[in-house]
Amino acid sequence: MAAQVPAIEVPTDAELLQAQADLWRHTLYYLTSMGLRCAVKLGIPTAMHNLGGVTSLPDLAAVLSIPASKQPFLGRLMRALVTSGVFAAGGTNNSGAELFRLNPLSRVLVDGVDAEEHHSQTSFVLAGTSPHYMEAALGMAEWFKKDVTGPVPSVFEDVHSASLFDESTAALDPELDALVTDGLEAHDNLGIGTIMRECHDLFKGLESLTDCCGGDGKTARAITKAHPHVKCTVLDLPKVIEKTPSDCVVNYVAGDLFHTVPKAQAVMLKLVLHHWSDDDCVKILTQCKNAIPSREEGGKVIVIDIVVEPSLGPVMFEAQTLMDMLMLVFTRGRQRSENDWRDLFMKAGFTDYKIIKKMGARGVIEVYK
Ligand SMILES: C[S@+](CC[C@H](N)C(=O)[O-])C[C@H]1O[C@@H](n2cnc3c(N)ncnc32)[C@H](O)[C@@H]1O
Repeated sequence: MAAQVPAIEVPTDAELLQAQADLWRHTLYYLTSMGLRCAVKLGIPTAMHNLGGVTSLPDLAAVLSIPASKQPFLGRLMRALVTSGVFAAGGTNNSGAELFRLNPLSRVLVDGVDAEEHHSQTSFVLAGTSPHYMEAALGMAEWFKKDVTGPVPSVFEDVHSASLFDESTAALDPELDALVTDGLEAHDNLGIGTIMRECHDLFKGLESLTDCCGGDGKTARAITKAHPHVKCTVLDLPKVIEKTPSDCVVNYVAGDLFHTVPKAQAVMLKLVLHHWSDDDCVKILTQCKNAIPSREEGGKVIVIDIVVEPSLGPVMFEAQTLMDMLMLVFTRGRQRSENDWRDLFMKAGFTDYKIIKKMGARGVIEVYK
């Protein structure tokens, strides 16, 4: 006998209209991403900054050299980007023309400003909305249907036969590779000031620290500047360390964190583990554990990464789950909840951990052996 198909619940008229509007939103959200990409490509945030951070549409169109035939369309793009929170509405000027303002989000998309705490995030936007990223995301359904034995490749690897962050990305598309590298660096630098201000105690009394995957040493130099007593070592791959000019402040070590981590009182993994699978994280954490002394001697591993948590509210939680989807499609890693972190720490042989600070979507965790 054929299984009975359950009857479908018929929504009310109000529910149906809401469902349709919601469906428009969810189906068309990619146009928000593409509108953001378009704004970055046109240089809208930088032009607004040069205009004093607030502008009317005609002034904006003039500095961007947008032809008169396209100006009304620019207004529609700006309205959509104000609605999605990329820019802010700025009231009207004396002639009654609508004004648009930079807000904290669009300010981090201003290029060409040399200020200590300003790290333009345009490469993150351009990489994240690039054709290769879009193509990979379009391959998700096919990827789900394929069974595999052994480590599961990312959707990006499956679609492009290349892994992000290694030489194969450069072979696939050198421009994308440069954007991804720039995007990572900008991403890395964005939060350093906040960490220094909010987590002063993290480095207090520390004698030495190894920053794993510390790139060109910006984070390590910021730590040494604020805490001159901390002797900082940066570990990164030989291809990165070879290009890093040496300084007298930080010690640079070329190596692979899966094989050895330079010994120090504390080892830091800032925005590292979310790129790796659970099995790889256990290997990395085991190396870190071998590099530090006991808790009584001040030994700790400092993990700075997203801690997925619905209680942060729907907007922050959505940002966290989208960052998890980013990892699903583009890397073999994932974003983790506190329970996931605890499991990893225990599997790597640590005895205890403490989330010492929550900063936006991220947490700062101390892990002890
Ligand atoms: C996403 S991590 C950067 C994390 C950085 N600490 C931050 O705060 O954004 C990227 C860095 O990890 C380095 N890296 C990747 N695999 C590595 C490995 N096996 N050993 C050491 N460094 C590695 C890369 O060379 C790159 O500089």
